[in-house]
Amino acid sequence: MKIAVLGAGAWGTALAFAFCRQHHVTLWGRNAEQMIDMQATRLNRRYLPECPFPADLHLSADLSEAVLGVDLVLVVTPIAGLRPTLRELARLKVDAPLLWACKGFEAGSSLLPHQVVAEEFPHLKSVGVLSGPSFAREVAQGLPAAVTLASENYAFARDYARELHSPLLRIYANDDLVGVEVGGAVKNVMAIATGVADGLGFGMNARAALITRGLAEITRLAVALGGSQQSMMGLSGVGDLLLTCTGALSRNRQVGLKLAEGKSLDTILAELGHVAEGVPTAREVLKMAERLQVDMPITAAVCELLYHQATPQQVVERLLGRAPKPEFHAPGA
Ligand SMILES: NC(=O)c1ccc[n+]([C@@H]2O[C@H](COP(=O)([O-])OP(=O)(O)OC[C@H]3O[C@@H](n4cnc5c(N)ncnc54)[C@H](O)[C@@H]3O)[C@@H](O)[C@H]2O)c1
Ligand SMILES: O=P(O)(O)OC[C@H](O)CO
Repeated sequence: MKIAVLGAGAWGTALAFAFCRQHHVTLWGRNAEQMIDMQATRLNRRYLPECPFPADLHLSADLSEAVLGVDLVLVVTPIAGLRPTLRELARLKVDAPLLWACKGFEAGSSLLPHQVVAEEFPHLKSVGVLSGPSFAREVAQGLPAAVTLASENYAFARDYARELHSPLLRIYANDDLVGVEVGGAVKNVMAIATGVADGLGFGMNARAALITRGLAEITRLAVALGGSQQSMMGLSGVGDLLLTCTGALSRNRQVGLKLAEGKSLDTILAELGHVAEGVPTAREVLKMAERLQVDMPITAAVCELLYHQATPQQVVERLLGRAPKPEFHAPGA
């Protein structure tokens, strides 16, 4: 297949590496200077400096050139870049099948990525998300990983999962687009919370409790939005939650660790140099939870920390001080 990967950050670069083993791949980035540097050095020095480019990876800073005659477009910008990128694709009259790999809810609209795609490309039916436990650096180093390709059009998910699948990047098909997107978005909020708890030295018991109750929270929201509980047991549910809450490479977890050190959000984001989707998404998730009357105390605590100047200690006291309740639901309820 001829594939255009749009977005030359860590994850776009890693996916381009993975797919160019079997396909003709062009990696497009919006920053022409950076793309010239990448071509000259065959390195993405800003976002993935330790991984040299495979010889057969093509690069472009010209979107119309990158998408010319492609069989698949894969958008790998942060969620904030999804809509602007789709608008450019619409302007160029691109109608190739479309996948995206951004994880989050769109800031302001609180829309999931597939809803943004539906607004910008209402007639395109071959669309879906690629999501799951996958640190860019490991994928770029050729270490094995498994992700989910989810689409409401299951035949599309099945066929493109088969096309893109490889021994090092195993791809599973799923028809639960909502569940897969919610899992991928909200695990980032839970990783911030886990980073805070670990940074405060709360120990491994507390970490396991947070991850488990985080999963309960994600599941409630996913089901309220029409997703399937089964996906929460899958790669984009518990799989990505575990990876992001415990893995040192997680940017969202690093945000939490730095919050526990008492650093301001601005300082943290400047130090990170990468996107941390859990930061803008936490606010949208909380809005959505309030609208749907879904109980999401960990998300609310993360929002207190990020946006209301609460200290980690205050937030933890409030979370631990809540009244006891049934783990699942009261018998007979
Ligand atoms: N890094 C990972 O391990 C990983 C894994 C799975 C999913 N993701 C998801 O992939 C998405 C991208 O993450 P990343 O790690 O590549 O981020 P990053 O911070 O490494 O890089 C972001 C890239 O997006 C580009 N960008 C930002 N806005 C853009 C726009 N409007 N148009 C075009 N390009 C734009 C930036 O120039 C930069 O190249 C996020 O939603 C993230 O959650 C990341
Ligand atoms: O580094 P993070 O926290 O953005 O997580 C990266 C991926 O989403 C992990 O699957």
